[in-house]
Amino acid sequence: MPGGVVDAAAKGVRLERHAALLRRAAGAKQLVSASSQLLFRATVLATLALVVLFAVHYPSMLSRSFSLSAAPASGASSSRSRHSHRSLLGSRPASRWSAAWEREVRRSAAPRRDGALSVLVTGAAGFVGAHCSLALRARGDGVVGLDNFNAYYDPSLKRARQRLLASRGVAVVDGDVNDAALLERLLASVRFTHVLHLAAQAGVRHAMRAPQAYVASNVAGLVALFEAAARHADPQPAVVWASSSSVYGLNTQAPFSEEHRTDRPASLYAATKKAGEAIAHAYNHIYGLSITGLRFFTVYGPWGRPDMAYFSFARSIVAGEPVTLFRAADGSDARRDFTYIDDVVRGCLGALDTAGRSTGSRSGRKRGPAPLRVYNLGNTSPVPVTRMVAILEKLLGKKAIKRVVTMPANGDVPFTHANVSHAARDFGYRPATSLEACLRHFVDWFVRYYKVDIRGGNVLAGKTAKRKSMAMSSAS
Ligand SMILES: O=C(O)[C@H]1O[C@H](OP(=O)(O)OP(=O)(O)OC[C@H]2O[C@@H](n3ccc(=O)[nH]c3=O)[C@H](O)[C@@H]2O)[C@H](O)[C@@H](O)[C@@H]1O
Repeated sequence: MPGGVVDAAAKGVRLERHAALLRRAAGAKQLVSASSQLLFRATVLATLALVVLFAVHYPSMLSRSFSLSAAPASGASSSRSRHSHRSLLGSRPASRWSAAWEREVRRSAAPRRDGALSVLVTGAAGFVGAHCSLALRARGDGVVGLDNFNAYYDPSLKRARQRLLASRGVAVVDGDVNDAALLERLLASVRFTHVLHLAAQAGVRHAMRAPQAYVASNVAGLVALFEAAARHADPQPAVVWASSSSVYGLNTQAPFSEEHRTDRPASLYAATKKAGEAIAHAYNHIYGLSITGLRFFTVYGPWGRPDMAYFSFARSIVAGEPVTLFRAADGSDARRDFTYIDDVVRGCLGALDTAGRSTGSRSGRKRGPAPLRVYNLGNTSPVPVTRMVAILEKLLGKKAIKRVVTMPANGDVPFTHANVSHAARDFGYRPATSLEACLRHFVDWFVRYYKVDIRGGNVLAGKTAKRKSMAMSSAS
């Protein structure tokens, strides 16, 4: 064969071999791709099967990671949330509350001695709520707190109170009293003997700026609480709740007695508290709920409310800012029956201890009349607001810059003065404190908490004090 022909034939054979090789490689590639697709599908199916199995066996773990949070607060959003927490199968609703949440609530509610109470304290991260929770816990009662941590005043102070309570073993659930599902759940989880209902929209003058907040908390919230206690708890707890000295409104008889008129409130705040007392009457009458209303008189002390005058004045004095003093229309100084927190705590615990039983049942039938009570918790010795400022000046070692104005028509009343004989008779309430001695306790706490440095009569506000005090509400 001529050389060129031989070369061409050899080339043809090589090309054919190469083509065959390429065909084999393509076949193998197809095989690999088909099997990897199969593997991928099998993995997806297996994962789905695992998720379904997990959802069936551990629905609560899918609903919420552990926290005592019970948000959302409103009824509408809470029912939305309940639906969104169904298990993946959709065959049974998953709980909004995990098993760990429930365990923590039960642990906190457990009494530590025979005959002790188990108390749900609403507004537990508030001023009076935090103090009462600590006192109940200290004597061995079980306590669960509930608070919505709203921003009416610096929520970081409420969080600090919550940390203090946690350090003493009291859990505070993050939630709102208007969240009916949450209240029902709490009352289903624990057989509370008592509810101390202190959650409210406080502040007399602020009511002109945010009227609806007062209706939502002090009227709707109170109804939600009474509904839950009367119709969703078995047995029904006794309820002790915070009314206010402001219900005396334009009453001029002094000292204020529970028998005096309370049908002339001077502010919307007072009107919502008065409405609460009427609502309490209805729930006691229909459902046999034991209800005690406590009319607090301008409560002050450590861990207090930054919107109240004694607290905001201390802040202003430290910051070198003016304080505005309201003078009654007749030219006299406004006076308040300032009541120290320890006395109020003793009054609250006395009211809980003597509340008597509710007589109703979940079915709505009552077995007889239940106690319905109302008490003043005041100090019985009114002090001019100007005197309160003078005491603060002395304790802080710095003069206030005073601006005196005639009391604006904003719901304020010129004086309060409590007659506490009913509370003394029924649970031995005897306030025994002077404003001078006890404002000292407040100032001691205030300078520590805000790191205010008082030296040689001078007030040196440190960085922390400035930052924190700027965050305080100026609602007064
Ligand atoms: O006892 C009560 O029923 C009420 O006590 C306080 O209300 P109030 O007595 O008005 O307490 P502050 O806001 O601390 O005012 C105390 C006094 O300081 C006066 N004041 C307040 C603010 C201000 O800038 N200047 C001023 O002179 C007021 O007129 C009042 O006489 C609480 O804020 C209410 O939540 C509570 O229900």
